[in-house]
Amino acid sequence: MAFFFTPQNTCLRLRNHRLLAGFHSSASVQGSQKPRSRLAKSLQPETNRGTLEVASFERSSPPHHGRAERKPVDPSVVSFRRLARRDAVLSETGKSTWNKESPRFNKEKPAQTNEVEKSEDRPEYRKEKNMDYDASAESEEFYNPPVLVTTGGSTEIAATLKGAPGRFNSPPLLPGFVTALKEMLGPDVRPTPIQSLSMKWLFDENPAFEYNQFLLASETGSGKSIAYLLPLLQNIKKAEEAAAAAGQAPKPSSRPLNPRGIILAPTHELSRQLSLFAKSLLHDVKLRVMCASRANTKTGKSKDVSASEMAAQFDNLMKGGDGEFSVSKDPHPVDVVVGTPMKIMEMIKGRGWDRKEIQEGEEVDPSSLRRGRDKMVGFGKWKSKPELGLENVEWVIVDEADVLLDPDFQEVTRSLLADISEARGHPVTLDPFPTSAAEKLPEDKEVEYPFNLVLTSATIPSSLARYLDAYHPRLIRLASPRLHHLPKTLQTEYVGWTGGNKNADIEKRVRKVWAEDALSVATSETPVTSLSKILVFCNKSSKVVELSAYLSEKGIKNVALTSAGEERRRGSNKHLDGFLRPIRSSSSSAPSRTPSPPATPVEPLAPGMLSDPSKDAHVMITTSLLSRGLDFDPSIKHVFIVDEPRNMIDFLHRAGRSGRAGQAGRVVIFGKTKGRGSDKARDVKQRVRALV
Ligand SMILES: Nc1ncnc2c1ncn2[C@@H]1O[C@H](COP(=O)(O)OP(=O)(O)OP(=O)(O)O)[C@@H](O)[C@H]1O
Repeated sequence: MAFFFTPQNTCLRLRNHRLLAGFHSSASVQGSQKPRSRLAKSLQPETNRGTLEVASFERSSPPHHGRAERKPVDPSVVSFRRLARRDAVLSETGKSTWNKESPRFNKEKPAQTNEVEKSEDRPEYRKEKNMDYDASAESEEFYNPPVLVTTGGSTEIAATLKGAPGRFNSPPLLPGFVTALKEMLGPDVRPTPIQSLSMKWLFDENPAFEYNQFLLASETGSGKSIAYLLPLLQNIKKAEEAAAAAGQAPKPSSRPLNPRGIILAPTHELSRQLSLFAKSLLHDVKLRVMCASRANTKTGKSKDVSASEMAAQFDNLMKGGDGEFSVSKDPHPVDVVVGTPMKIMEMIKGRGWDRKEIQEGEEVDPSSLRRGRDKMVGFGKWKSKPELGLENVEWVIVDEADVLLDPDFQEVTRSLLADISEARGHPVTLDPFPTSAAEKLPEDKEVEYPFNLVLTSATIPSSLARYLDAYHPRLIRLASPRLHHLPKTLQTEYVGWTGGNKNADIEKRVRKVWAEDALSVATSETPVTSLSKILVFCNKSSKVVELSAYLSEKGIKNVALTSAGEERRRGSNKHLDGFLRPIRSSSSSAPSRTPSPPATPVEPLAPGMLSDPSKDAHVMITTSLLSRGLDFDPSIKHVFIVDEPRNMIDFLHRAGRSGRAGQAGRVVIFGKTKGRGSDKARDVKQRVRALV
């Protein structure tokens, strides 16, 4: 598979696949159709398998005839493959060899300026870096990226997306979803490009629609969750109604829970946020969504629920008691389950399924025990009964597919998919996948699952691209044109270490953010109403703890979150309160988030009335743990990257926690900008520039 991007228009090539849409809005190559232009010929697939659709757009210049003038490569345009290859180099060696090996980049050494620190106050610098820009104007591009349409307007989105819906209308959506979307996102809400594509491809209006495999790929904060939740929930609802009309009963299962949809996510935090988000779409259309981390079981109490209380309630539910759902009569007490693959495996096989049982007195080689999971356990103490039946699963969503199918995690993800296939009567073989890029890809290993599979990701690293080529050659790939770019509304800034205490440099920049906020109250036409929140990403947990202690000592209240953090065990997202975007229920009367001018001007607050960062935490410090998928509150306007990003994939996800859904944001990258060792920071800058 290879992808080529050009500055004015996107063109993609998918070797061995059918290219469905590509280089300009009206041109597409389909199946056995004969290509006319040289470009189309080069895109002609070798076989007619697979489908690719990219949100395409009007061509701004007439097509050329004959030999074209060779244009210099635009460094701001990155292809899937180039990014993936670069990432592979970075992650395999663990350091930035990419730049040093490339004479092209060594030639263009940027002038030695002490970035931002000194020059930020100069008006020419501010203008050149577009530092005083109005983000609200940019947010329109969230719906309507310039590459998609030339003049704006939903009808043109529809035209350029070739038949894809340009509105959330009923039909194709059930009226209940349209109401929920308008309540949640404002009356003028329009689908983002990836949502338009998903509405075109993933709705079961087509009589020939059988089990399909899809990839939804678009930049961070572009609305992929709605892009898969709407078709998932609507198709399940319609299937339920059709089965009821035909008097069909669900497949029998011995387990109490028999969902028809499963959503896999890499962390508990993301699972909880996704399940709450799905529930907020289901006020009118009634379906039951359950988070496998058990954080959403109702207790009727306002206080936090302990894990044991939740477990007791859950057990009650399993026995058909008077929990949230009635198991005994209802064949589908749960329609959709959301969880991490490990947690869902636990529900399928019973708690303790992956623990090796070691008998009293048995001699064990400690090196054979896997990371503390194998314990001396007595049967019945650790093991529990399986709860989840898989016979009725029709849809599986793999969110953040590049993580869940990466060489470290794919064993459990793929065994879960294989278990579902087996339970549905179509077992699939599970071969080990070559992890090294040098190993040959297996041939004829296409997997056909007996359910719809939707993979979503904001990045396609080389390992995922290889995996998809080998096992999912017929995958329908839906991509947005800004994939592998930073969101448009996200600005970048580089800050040089002063050479002294790095923690003090970070503190200084944090205080500067708040000073700018306070200044805006007096000077700006659009003053802030509370101080910005800041998300700081470190590479190591020890650094998180150290920085947190330093800032606390300096009177900056903060939340430090590492993978081993005690707060994570609670079974709720309470520890992220104030940082995650609150999920709006239909009864909420909060104002619309759809970008539109406010009806009445917001009354500016006096500087003293802004929130107090020494009392309420305005800073969250974490590692890449929270960089995936979580929808942070728009009050997080700054993401600080204080350690050199491990690779650009990681960088895109960290930076993408701000500047979401067309909101303004800024990613501040710290590095050594002067003297020995500053080439690393220059490397990073070059690479980040390619993503902007
Ligand atoms: N059509 C829309 N109009 C306005 N806001 C939207 C729209 N679709 C989604 N959003 C909002 O955009 C935000 C980001 O959406 P979402 O979390 O689904 O992004 P994502 O593409 O999954 O990002 P990531 O790759 O980081 O997981 C959410 O708050 C969501 O409510």
